[in-house]
Amino acid sequence: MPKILVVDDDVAFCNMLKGYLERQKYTVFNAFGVQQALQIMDENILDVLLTDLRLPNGTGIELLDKIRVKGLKTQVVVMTGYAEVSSAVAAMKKGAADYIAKPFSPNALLETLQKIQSVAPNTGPATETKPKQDLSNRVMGISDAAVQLNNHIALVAPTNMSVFINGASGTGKEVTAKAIHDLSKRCTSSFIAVDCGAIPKELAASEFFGHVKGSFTGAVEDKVGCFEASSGGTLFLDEVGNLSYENQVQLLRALQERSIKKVGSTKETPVDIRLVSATNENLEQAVADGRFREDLFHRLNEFTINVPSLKERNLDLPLFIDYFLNKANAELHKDVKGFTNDALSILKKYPWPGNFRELQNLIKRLVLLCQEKEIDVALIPEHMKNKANSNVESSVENAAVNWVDKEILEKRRIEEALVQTKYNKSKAAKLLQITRKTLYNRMAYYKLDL
Ligand SMILES: Nc1ncnc2c1ncn2[C@@H]1O[C@H](COP(=O)(O)OP(=O)(O)OP(=O)(O)O)[C@@H](O)[C@H]1O
Repeated sequence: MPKILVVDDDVAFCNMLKGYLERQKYTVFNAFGVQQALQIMDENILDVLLTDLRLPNGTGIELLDKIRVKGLKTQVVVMTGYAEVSSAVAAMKKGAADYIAKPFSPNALLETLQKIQSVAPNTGPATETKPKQDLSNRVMGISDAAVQLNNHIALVAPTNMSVFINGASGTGKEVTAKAIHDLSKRCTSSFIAVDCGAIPKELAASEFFGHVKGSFTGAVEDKVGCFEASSGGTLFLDEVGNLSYENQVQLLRALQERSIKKVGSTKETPVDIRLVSATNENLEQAVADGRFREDLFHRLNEFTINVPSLKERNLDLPLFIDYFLNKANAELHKDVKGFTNDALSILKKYPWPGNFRELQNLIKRLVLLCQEKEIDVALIPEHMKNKANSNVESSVENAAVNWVDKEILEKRRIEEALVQTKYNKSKAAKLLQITRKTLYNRMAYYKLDL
C-alpha cells in the first residue's frame, strides 16, 4: 500500500483525510508540525508527502528541501489557500509534483494523487516505473516535422519491431512510445514505462525481472518485474543509455531468450514483450566510446524515430499553447481565455530548450497566476523575456516574418480542410488532427467564417 504523510496543524482535518485515504488503501501518517513530520520521514520510506505550506515552527518548503537533499523519491503535493498561489508556484519550482487549493473535495485529492504517483503495490513491478501522465491525448500537429513523426509512428506501430526513440528532453518521447502502443495490436494489454536513469544498478534486475521473497535483504515479498507485467503489451525503457554494463548484459539476455529468471529463482518464465526505448543522449557515441553494448543497441534499434524539438515544430506552437491552456484551465478550474498579443509574441520568440514540458509547465503556472481574462506579458518570468528578446537566431524581424509565413500556411491548411469536408467542423478537425475546440479557436483567430 502506498505510504502517505499528511502534514497540517489542523488535527480534525488531518484525521478526516486519514480516514478517507485509508479507505482508498493508503497507509497514512499524520503530523501536525515540522518536527513531527521530519521524524516520521526519517523512520519511513514515503511515497507521497501531502503538506500544508504554513506550519507551526516552519514551512512545508523545509520538508520539500529535506526530501531533495536526501535524494528521496517521495512525491510532494502542497496544500494551499487561494491567497497563497505564489508560494505554491515557489514550491513547484523547488520540485513539488503538484499542489491542491483548499478547500478541496476528497475526489479532487484522489485525482491529484493518482496523477502524480505510480501507485504500485510493493509486490508489483512499479517502484521505479515513471509517474503516470496523461498520454492518451496528444497534439498531432500540422508542421512538416509532425507529419513525418506521425507517419513513422503509424508505420511502425502495427509491427512487432523494437523502436528506438531519439529526442531532446521534453519533446514527447514517452508520448510517442504510448502512441506506438495505442496503435498496435497490443493496445489492450499493459504499457509500462520505466525510467532506467532512476533505478540503482543493484535493483535493476529485480525491477526488470522480479524477485522471490527472501532472495536478498529487503525482498520481503515476491515481486513481479516489469518484463512479466508488460508481457503481451509494450515495455518502454526511458533513458536506456543510463543502464550499467551489467544491466545491459541482463537486458540483452532477456531479449535474446524471450524469457526471464526472477532474482533468487532458477525457473525460466517466457515473456512476450514489444520493446520501445528512448534516450536523449547520443547512443551511437556511447557505443563508440564502449559505454553501451553494440549488440544491445542493434536489438533495441530495429527502427529509429527522431522526435523533433519544439523549435522544429514552430508551426505547431499555437496548437500546443491551446491544448495546454485548455488542460490547465480544466485542472485548475479556471477559465483563462488566452494570451495578449505581447505575451504571445514572447512565447513565439523564446527558444524553448525544455520543449513541450517547459511550455506545459509555464502555461500551468501562468493560468494559476492569471487574474484577468488573458495572460499578459507581465506574468511571464523575466529570464524568458530576456531570452526571447535576445534570441539571435530568431530576431524580432526574422521571427515575425517566419511566423507570418507559418500562419499563412496554417490558415491555408484549415481552409483546405474545411472545403474538403464541406465545412463539417468535426470532419475538418479530424482531418487536421486537432480537436474541434482548437479548430474553432484557430478559425476565430484567422477570422474565418464559423
Ligand atoms: N504531442 C503531444 N501532445 C500533448 N502533450 C505532449 C505532446 N508531446 C509532449 N507532450 C507533453 O509534454 C510533456 C513531455 O513529454 P514526454 O514526457 O513524453 O517527453 P520526453 O521526451 O519523454 O521527456 P524526457 O526526455 O524528459 O523523458 C508531457 O507532459 C507530455 O504530456
